[in-house]
Amino acid sequence: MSEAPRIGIKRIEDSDHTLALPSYETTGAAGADLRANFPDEARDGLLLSPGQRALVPTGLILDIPLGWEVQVRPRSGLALRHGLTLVNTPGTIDSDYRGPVGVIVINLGDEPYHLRHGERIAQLVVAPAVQAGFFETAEISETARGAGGFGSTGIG
Ligand SMILES: O=c1ccn([C@H]2C[C@H](O)[C@@H](COP(=O)(O)OP(=O)(O)OP(=O)(O)O)O2)c(=O)[nH]1
Repeated sequence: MSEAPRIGIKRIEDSDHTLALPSYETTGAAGADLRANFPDEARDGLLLSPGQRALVPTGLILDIPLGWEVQVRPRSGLALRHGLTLVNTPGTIDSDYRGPVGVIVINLGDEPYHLRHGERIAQLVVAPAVQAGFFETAEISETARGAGGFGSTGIG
């Protein structure tokens, strides 16, 4: 296993600098919880109607080393209790991205959801990322599966 990378975090100016940075809640957690961090004028948070989506600011810029990516994933408790999930799960934070991380949430529940400033809305999972060499070819290698897919082995 490669050594755990170190990821620098810069807070953007109009964010709440008192909120905790992403952190692992337990020793074996794969995801570090990420908080909604609204700018000064929006600290009331956001009321998300059923079916509504929004870009939630985190106030954080990540400095991810080359060879790694950060995935933004939903939290299962919010998903189960309120139907709150991420439209693009898992979101991808590229190692060369230097803008603030945003979380694209959607309310799939049937009640409005009040997303609060400081709430843990998503989790970050850090993973190795390689860039493959893509090349055009006329010869594709043979396998037992062949072109079977989309349920070709049965769906039960
Ligand atoms: O949930 C997300 C997904 C992406 N990003 C940021 C970081 C990422 O590096 C950048 C671009 O994301 P992506 O490559 O998924 O988006 P795109 O639609 O392909 O945009 P681009 O053309 O800028 O790559 O947007 C987030 O802050 N949150």
